[in-house]
Amino acid sequence: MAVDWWTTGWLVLVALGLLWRYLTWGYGFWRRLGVPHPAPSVPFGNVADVMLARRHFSEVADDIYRQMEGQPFCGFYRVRQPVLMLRDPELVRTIMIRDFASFHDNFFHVNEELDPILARNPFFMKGEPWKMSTGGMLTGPISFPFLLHVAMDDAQHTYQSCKMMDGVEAQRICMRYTTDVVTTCALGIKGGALEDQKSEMLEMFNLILEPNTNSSIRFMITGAFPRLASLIRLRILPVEVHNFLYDVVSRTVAKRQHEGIYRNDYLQMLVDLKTKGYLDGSGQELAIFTDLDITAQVMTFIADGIHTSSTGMSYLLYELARHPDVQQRLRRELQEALHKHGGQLTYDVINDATYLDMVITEALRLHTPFSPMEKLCTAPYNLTMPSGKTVTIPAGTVVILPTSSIHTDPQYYPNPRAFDPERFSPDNKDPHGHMAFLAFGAGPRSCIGQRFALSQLKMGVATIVLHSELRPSARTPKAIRVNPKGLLRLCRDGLWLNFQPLHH
Ligand code: HEM
Repeated sequence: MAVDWWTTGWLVLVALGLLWRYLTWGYGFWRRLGVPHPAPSVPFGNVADVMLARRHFSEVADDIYRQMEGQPFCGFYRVRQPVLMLRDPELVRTIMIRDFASFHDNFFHVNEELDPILARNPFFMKGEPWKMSTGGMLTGPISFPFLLHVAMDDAQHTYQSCKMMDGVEAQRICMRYTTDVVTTCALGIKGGALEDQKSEMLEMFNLILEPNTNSSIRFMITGAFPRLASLIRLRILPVEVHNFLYDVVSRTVAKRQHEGIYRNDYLQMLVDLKTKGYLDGSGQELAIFTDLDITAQVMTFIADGIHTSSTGMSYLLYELARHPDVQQRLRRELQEALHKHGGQLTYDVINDATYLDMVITEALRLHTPFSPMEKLCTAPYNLTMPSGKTVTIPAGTVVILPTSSIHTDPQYYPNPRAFDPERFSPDNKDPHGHMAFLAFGAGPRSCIGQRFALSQLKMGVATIVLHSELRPSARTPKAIRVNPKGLLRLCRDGLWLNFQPLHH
């Protein structure tokens, strides 16, 4: 059959035109609304480096944040999806607190049928189910003396392993520490992460928590193309992790129920809930509380509690190694508090350590573990431009809160790249700095593990600083490059430090 080159040429041109139309479809969204935005390019909009796994989303968002200086908000495109970025911390707080009713959902999408454990995590829940969720229980049952006991034990192990090695990777040490604290508090069983570096528990958590190409692709597809993800039945939690967790939890629950074992931990509270159908003192009855619900609660603790805290803790150790004066002052404060309270590292010692509070807050500001936050606008919302013009953001728009960019904006934190705990001293009344601190979010959906996180961070850091001196090693990075894979802002090159045992 003779080839009609003329017709073929036209068909190719039409196909290319349609493809171009598809790829650029929607790129007029911000222009039509009159919202300032950087020019998008085909095919990735403004996030090519994220899609090609060259940079972390927070770094690309930071470029846009700086490019749009002077604007309280701006738009950009994630591939073809229009995304609104709020640049003004006051506006951020307004939508997280006062106008929460229009922004109560996080953007991330999880398919309940495919990922029943993750779908029960309050972070991924939306609308009514979120309001009815039992996530608030997380902070309830953990008594400080119990945490203290575990943390002391584990921090001692951390110290021992540090003593044995010259130059250790702080992210790994801290991850093993928080894994042990969290698994002991959540499940009442030791993960053995510190003692046995190949603990099965740690390996399983690494499959979901460690940045890797597999999980970042799963997250990216479910985030950017939720319908496609459902169509190809893409799950976020690997099936082996689901089975492992479900198996560990249901076996432990059965053992406790059959043998009448009682422990003062989070799992016990969940077992009681399953047995009685209500939570003491809550006056609230639960319909059905299954082993899957219990696994999901435990998983929430693990997924949201281990890596966030270990990331914050490792960056703090890194800054202490680079700032011997700050480290020395912190050690002196802790030694004095120890002396005052009879030589035992207790809740009172930690409570008396104001400077410890300041250094932790400063580390979380400078190296915010989780950023940006992503919310969904659930009802049309009016925003006012600097010109006085009002624009209406339609329901369904994704809204980005670039916490790490706000935290390093000289407008709110002068000399923002410097590690300076004085910013958070009780005498420092700088209204901008404190208002702009958003490491745990704000409002009804802020981090429910904040108290727990700070407690485990304080115990871990205090024990290390009291027993060893932190110093930079030849491999300590001078500047931080964020690992492009994964949700959290981990250091790509590793936080290598030396731990020198102190002789008392
Ligand atoms: C330094 C450690 C931590 C940091 C920096 C951190 C940060 C955050 C942030 C920024 C959010 C989102 C807030 C928002 O959207 O407004 C969040 C939510 C959450 N965090 Fe944390 N977190 C930490 C530790 C923990 C721990 C230890 C747990 C559990 C034990 C936990 C459990 C949660 C949960 C369940 C949510 C979802 C709350 C909801 O949407 O209702 N976090 N966290």
